[in-house]
Amino acid sequence: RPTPSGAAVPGRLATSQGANKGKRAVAAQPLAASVVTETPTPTPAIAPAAPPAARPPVVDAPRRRGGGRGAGEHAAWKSVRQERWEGALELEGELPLWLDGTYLRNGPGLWNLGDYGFRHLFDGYATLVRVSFRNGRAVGAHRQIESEAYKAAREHGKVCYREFSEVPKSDSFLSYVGQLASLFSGSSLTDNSNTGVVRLGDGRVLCLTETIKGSIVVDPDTLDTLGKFEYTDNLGGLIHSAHPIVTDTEFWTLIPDLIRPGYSVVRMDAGTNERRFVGRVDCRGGPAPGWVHSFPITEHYVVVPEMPLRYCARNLLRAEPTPLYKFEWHLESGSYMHVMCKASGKVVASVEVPPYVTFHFINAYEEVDEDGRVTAIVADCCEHNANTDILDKLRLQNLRSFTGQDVLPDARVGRFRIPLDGTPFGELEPALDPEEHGRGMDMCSINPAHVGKEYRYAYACGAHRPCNFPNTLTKIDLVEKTAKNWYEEGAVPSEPYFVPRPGAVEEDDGVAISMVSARDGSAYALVLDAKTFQELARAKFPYAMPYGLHCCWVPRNSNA
Ligand SMILES: CC(=O)/C=C/C=C(C)/C=C/C1=C(C)CCCC1(C)C
Ligand SMILES: CC(/C=C/C=O)=C\C=C\C=O
Ligand SMILES: [Fe+2]
Repeated sequence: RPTPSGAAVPGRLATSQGANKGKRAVAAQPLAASVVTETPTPTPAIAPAAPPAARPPVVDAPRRRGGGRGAGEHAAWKSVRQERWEGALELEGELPLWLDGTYLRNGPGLWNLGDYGFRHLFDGYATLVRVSFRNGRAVGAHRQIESEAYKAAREHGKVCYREFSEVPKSDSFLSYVGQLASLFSGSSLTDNSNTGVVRLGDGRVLCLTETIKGSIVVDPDTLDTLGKFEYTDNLGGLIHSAHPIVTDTEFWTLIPDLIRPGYSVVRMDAGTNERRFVGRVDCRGGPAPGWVHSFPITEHYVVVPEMPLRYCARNLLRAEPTPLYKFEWHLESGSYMHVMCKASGKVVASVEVPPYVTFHFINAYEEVDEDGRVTAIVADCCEHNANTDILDKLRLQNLRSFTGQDVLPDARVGRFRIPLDGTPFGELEPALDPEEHGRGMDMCSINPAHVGKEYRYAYACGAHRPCNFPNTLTKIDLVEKTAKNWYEEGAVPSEPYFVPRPGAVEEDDGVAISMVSARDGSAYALVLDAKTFQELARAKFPYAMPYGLHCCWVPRNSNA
């Protein structure tokens, strides 16, 4: 296979010229006193509850099942070694002086209870990572989110709530019946908010997962869990999209209806806790709504995807996971894209599209004709070629057993075109040749000023093959249809999160920040110049950091 232009090549910087030029090692500043210091004494992954002051740091012990911190396994898939830490980070390279604020990254960083290992990447208890930048220096921290699910697991040493694939083991038939009853009320569902972290327009920082009860407010400075985000409306629902669209003034999300297949589109004003019903989309296929991990919006419309990977109420009730966990593949049900007018709540288009599988929409925008009339919606996503295998590839056993085989399924930037003229079909095509990014594509970000609007650049994780997981960072140019790639051998980078330079005019004027779990067991926050995609600096944690998912940026004094 020919090497695509701009494709990743081994070495620290794939497309670098004079990559190390200007790099200075700022090792001088010793690590500041940790909030919780490390201990050499191994304790179980989750120790029984102790008074907060006396609680020992959490360290993994070898386990009977599920793999773990054993030699040979990549640090990205090992549980975080203690509950919390804070300290100055050793710097290599130069941070832009304008970079003034806090990068937060959420993710499932703890996959063990004592020697019991979880099954799936998405099961882990939430670990929040912080890197605060100021005056060219960086301070790092991480801390477990104190969800009810995490606290109960720590107290009882076992899974007590229904996670993505793990369910509490019932001791008796009666307790199983009790669990089923509690499932309908939602009380047995997890609140382990291990997926996203968003800064609301009013400054509150929220960690999220797919269960509504897993909306948890955190302090971005201390990483303290401040409590549940209580929705004060009576819209109900047990699950929602893991990725609301958040702007300075609003919060949009989707609430799937598993009983009468469809979705409620809801909106919440910044500064309130009250979601308001905007409209409903009825599913066109069955038997249940398609999984809506995310969705996009445009300036005037909300795009509601209905993919053949659908929620499955029966699988929710099962004690053991099915191959597709809480979901089912219904190719026969068709695949659709719906468009709702934000102002009226009316569905203005509902088209059938080719089958697709996506976790993450990248963005959407309105296509207008020369008279300024909106003729179509363009919506881009990280699309897994309508193949659900990716869910299985994210089982920890698969992630931990890379043998050099190229087993990561192909993915692409899937571009939907949804006509608004009543045509019953929409299009789905790759937005660029997937070889540009090694046929890996997920965990994306864009310049937030372009959300819902025309845009040119997306940042994501791509692939340098052979691999079993996305292992590059890629900057996609949707106009030139090219990609610039960053690759370092053995590194597992998380979502490259775009942070704009204050006052920037150009779309790619800023940096992309990614937390990287390196092969040697170290971890660092990598700061790339978003324009050139060259490394500016890396801020090194003094210990390994597991893989994590989504991020947000809290500018300094943003609440002042
Ligand atoms: C991390 C990620 O991308 C997805 C996480 C998804 C989760 C935690 C889903 C959890 C669920 C339950 C605990 C029960 C209800 C169904 C479902 C939304 C899959
Ligand atoms: C990490 C991931 C997919 C990688 C595949 O290429 C998906 C994560 C989804 C949750 O946020
Ligand atoms: Fe996600």
